[in-house]
Amino acid sequence: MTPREPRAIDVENLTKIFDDRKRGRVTAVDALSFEVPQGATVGLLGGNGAGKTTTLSMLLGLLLPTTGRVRVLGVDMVRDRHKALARMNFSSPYVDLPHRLTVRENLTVYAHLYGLSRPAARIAELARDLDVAGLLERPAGKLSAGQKTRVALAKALLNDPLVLILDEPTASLDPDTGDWVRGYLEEWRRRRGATVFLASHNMAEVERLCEAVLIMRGGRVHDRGTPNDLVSRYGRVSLEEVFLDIARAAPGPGGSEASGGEAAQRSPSDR
Ligand SMILES: Nc1ncnc2c1ncn2[C@@H]1O[C@H](COP(=O)(O)OP(=O)(O)OP(=O)(O)O)[C@@H](O)[C@H]1O
Repeated sequence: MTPREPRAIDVENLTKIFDDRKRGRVTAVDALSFEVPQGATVGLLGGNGAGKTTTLSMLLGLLLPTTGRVRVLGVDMVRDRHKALARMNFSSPYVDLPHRLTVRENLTVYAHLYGLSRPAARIAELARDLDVAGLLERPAGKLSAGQKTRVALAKALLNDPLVLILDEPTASLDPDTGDWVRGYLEEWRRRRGATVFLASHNMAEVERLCEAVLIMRGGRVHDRGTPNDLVSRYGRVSLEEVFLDIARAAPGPGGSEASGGEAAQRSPSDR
């Protein structure tokens, strides 16, 4: 990662504090900094509550940061997100499409929102590619979890985004379909030259797809590197074991990551 490479995503000192009625101030994301070069696939790992979804929401401009800066394709997502949104997309199994609309109606609405010139042709192409052609006339609310995941991916690829943000892209898919979808995403990204930023709990998926990984804990980047680099630094055989080491390590004093976060600060060029 050289400083001269154009950055698809550039996050600097990003912090999000929620005012929670029961818990008081909750620092979900704490002075997070990272960048993703154009054309890279980078994974965001972390246990439950580590701050992944909050980070993705700020990347998409859906949540305002408390402090810090987030740029996607050079656009400040707080001030000008409309300038980047047409060139981005997002898929998450946790965000439902309107239930009563059929899959075709849903995809058509989004195709118009993205201003596609030939929506029907693009929908037919993606329906074929993602094997959802047989689902097009079904209400979105009546799909199985795995079918919803594939439809959500079709929605996310409608505008052939330059930056694709994925939350658990293969959740609910059986191993065979999951493997096929990962292959499809790899091929699509290569062809498009797109940047993919994905949060996942599936370590094998991250090892296969991602050239770099950020591991979050307590709202901070606890460590980062290539999957191979992390595996060898921790003296492990898989990313899953690295993840378990980090998840099970005691937090710093006061329960914060202050003393333990950024284990990878040894390499400033890695930022
Ligand atoms: N709207 C909110 N109000 C208050 N606290 C919140 C809110 N959203 C998230 N949090 C808190 O912020 C922290 C980070 O949550 P976040 O959803 O970003 O984690 P995550 O890494 O995506 O977790 P998971 O893997 O379980 O989805 C958690 O402590 C969570 O309870």
